Amino acid sequence: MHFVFMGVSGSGKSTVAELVAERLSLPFAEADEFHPRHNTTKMARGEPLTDEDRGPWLAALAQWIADHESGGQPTVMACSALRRAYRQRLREGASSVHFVHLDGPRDLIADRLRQRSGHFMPVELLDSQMATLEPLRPDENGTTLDISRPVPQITEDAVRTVAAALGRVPRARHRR
Ligand SMILES: Nc1ncnc2c1ncn2[C@@H]1O[C@H](COP(=O)(O)OP(=O)(O)OP(=O)(O)O)[C@@H](O)[C@H]1O
Ligand SMILES: O=C(O)[C@H](O)[C@@H](O)[C@H](O)[C@H](O)CO
Repeated sequence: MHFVFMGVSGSGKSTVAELVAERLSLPFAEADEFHPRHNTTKMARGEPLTDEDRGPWLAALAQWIADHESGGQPTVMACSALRRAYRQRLREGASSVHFVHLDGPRDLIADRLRQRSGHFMPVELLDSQMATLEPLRPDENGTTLDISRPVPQITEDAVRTVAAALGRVPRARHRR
């Protein structure tokens, strides 16, 4: 069983997915790190990727999932997975992939992107990300979470979703 946290740039995939992986001690992949340099420089210039640009990237991500699947290891990934066809590509890596869509209003996401620093992705690409996004359909194995809440709340919901799917009881959150 593999969990892909999906959504447009700035929806909080990396933030939440990494926390979930840590809480449940699962291997984590950041899909941004699998982009060929050509893709990241293109996005940094403010140009959206095409299906063609995303092809080899999705293949590498499906391979990462497949490698863990063959070792019987559940995983967590942060990956935009905007279109249904991209999610189908990721599913080719394993028998069971559960998508967690981090969903919220454009203006909230734009504000978060404007406040974020040190990332190659410009806020100017948000509209193209939203236009490309195909939300989960009922026949897709997935869950949608509302991102207009604080990170700890979203993370709690996500940990519960993932733990339940794995038949695990999550450890209590460490409080400081
Ligand atoms: N629920 C939240 N409340 C407030 N800020 C948040 C929340 N989730 C994420 N953020 C902040 O919003 C910004 C975008 O989050 P993050 O980088 O995790 O998004 P992402 O979907 O991985 O984006 P990208 O695909 O561009 O890498 C970050 O600065 C992060 O700290
Ligand atoms: O498919 C895409 O357009 C890309 O994966 C983007 O979504 C970015 O990689 C990411 O969101 C920016 O960090």
